[in-house]
Amino acid sequence: MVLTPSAVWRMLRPVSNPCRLASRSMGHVCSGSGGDSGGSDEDPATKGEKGLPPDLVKVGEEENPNFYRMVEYNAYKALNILKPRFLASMKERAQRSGVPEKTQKHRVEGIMALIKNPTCVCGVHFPIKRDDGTYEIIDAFRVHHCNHKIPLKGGIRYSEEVNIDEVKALSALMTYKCACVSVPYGGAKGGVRIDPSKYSENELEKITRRYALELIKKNLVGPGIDVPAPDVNTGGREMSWFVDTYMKTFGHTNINAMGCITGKPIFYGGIRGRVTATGRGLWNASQLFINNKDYMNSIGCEPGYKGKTFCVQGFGNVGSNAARYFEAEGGKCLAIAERDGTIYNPDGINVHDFTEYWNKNRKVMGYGKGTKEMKSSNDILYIPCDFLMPCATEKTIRKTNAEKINCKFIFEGANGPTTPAADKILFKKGTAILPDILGNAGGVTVSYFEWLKNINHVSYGRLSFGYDEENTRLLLDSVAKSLKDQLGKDIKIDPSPEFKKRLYEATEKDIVQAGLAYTMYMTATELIKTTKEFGLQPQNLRLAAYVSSIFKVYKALEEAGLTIT
Ligand SMILES: NC(=O)C1=CN([C@@H]2O[C@H](COP(=O)(O)OP(=O)(O)OC[C@H]3O[C@@H](n4cnc5c(N)ncnc54)[C@H](O)[C@@H]3O)[C@@H](O)[C@H]2O)C=CC1
Ligand SMILES: O=C(O)CCC(=O)C(=O)O
Repeated sequence: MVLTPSAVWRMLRPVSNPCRLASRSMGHVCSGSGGDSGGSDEDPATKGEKGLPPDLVKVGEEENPNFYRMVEYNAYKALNILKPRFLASMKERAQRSGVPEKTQKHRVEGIMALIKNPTCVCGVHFPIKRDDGTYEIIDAFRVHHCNHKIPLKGGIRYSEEVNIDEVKALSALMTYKCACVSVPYGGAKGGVRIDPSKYSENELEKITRRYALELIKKNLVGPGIDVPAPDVNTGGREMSWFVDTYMKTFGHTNINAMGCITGKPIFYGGIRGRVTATGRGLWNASQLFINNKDYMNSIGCEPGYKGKTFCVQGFGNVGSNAARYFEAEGGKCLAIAERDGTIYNPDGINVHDFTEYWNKNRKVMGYGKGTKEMKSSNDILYIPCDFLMPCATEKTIRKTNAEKINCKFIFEGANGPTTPAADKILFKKGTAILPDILGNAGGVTVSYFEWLKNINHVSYGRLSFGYDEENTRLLLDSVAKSLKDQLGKDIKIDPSPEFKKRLYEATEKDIVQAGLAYTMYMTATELIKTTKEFGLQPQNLRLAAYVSSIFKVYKALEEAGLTIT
């Protein structure tokens, strides 16, 4: 039977204490003996900082920290919190295996050091011939962060701001994100340093195909090696060029070649529901918190979306879809920010109507309809609202603007939008933050479904829809017969219109969206459980997410071993 997100949600909604759901977990919830389970006298705002190397402590104070170090700071805080547990588990192993405790300690530290650095950093520089006959050298990167699981996974970004540090940081975020939502991949990321608006379609195709070839030559991509996907300024078109290049070269004998990249168009190996997956996933994850009275009260908020106001920074793939879903739930969009500025209307902006304007004009300025215009994209951060959704780029919320942010809950659609210093300020103000590694994990979750579809060579529901339909009919007949046997009269069992729709009209998209909703709800539930288990404040979801992710990455490495010899 196909479960739609609303069905999953109905299953989950009556549970007032979501922790109870966590007994049914998708991954390994941190548990075990030993270690700090909270109750220490550490300042909750800096929990996990004690014992960090001084240079990382500094990262926690900086206005504009190095992006990679920023991710490392978050990961190391979680490692610090988990270290006593890891040592206790090693001690148990030592007792079983007879390996001395000192060696076990080295092993814990070895694993921690391994998580710290990317396993492979690749920069390529290649020429393309532009339409006007001139030549240009393009800089591009691919980073493999942690290969505790294969393949590795992460999008490809086209932007003038791309640099190796950014790609490294984004690859590390992918490791933690995949672990957070229990998607069995290591983390990777790619970037090409171009402003795509300055190139023709023909030039972009050349760049994409050549970038693909450079990675293929080095054996850095493939369905079982590393599987890229869309990110900023890339989408189905670029994914098609990439997979086509793979299939016509190295992958021409590989039956699974289609699985070398995800985010492909539907008619070229893609999956229904990937385009909207990241924004939809952000909304799915938000539901568990926003509809939970206990949680919302704990951050000084009433539950529910109806009448709540929200603001969105970045109206691309993630932001536009997230805004649409929040509005459909009854939320009121107060403001939208893009590169050219911010528009604001206290009476609300109709997201559907704005989308039509945006699709034609690619700017917020000039939309009119009673909106007030503000020059800077960051002006949106100061508008009082219930929910703020940074969905543009990294480090938009910083030490200098965090104090002026006036919202209850931040939902991170972008990767790395909040610096550690800003995090601490917001924590002290009691603002909850749904962190990127859960908030935008809907994209990689549905990419995972696409990859599974590709390597299984069958679409979701193809084998089961007919069978499920037949089973359900038999079940209804059987219920009718039992009733007749017992009551002695015919009772017509009439499926409700909703049930009939599910039975006869289910599509691949229904399965994908139900799988996405399930993943996000289960992970959100796991994080609430983690906050309680480690004595974290309810709003400290980032630390909970890192603790939960790093526990899983660590456990995989611990089981597998670290070195070949
Ligand atoms: N596309 C996906 O499936 C996923 C994307 N993400 C992250 O979400 C963020 C957005 O990605 P997409 O929506 O895919 O990219 P996109 O290219 O579709 O949209 C990004 C939008 O943000 C705008 N923007 C850029 N800088 C801005 C600024 N300073 N202020 C306001 N607007 C600005 C751009 O003009 C563009 O409209 C990125 O951080 C990306 O890494 C994360 C997970 C998956
Ligand atoms: O869909 C994917 O595989 C990765 C998307 C991505 O780049 C991200 O989550 O940041």
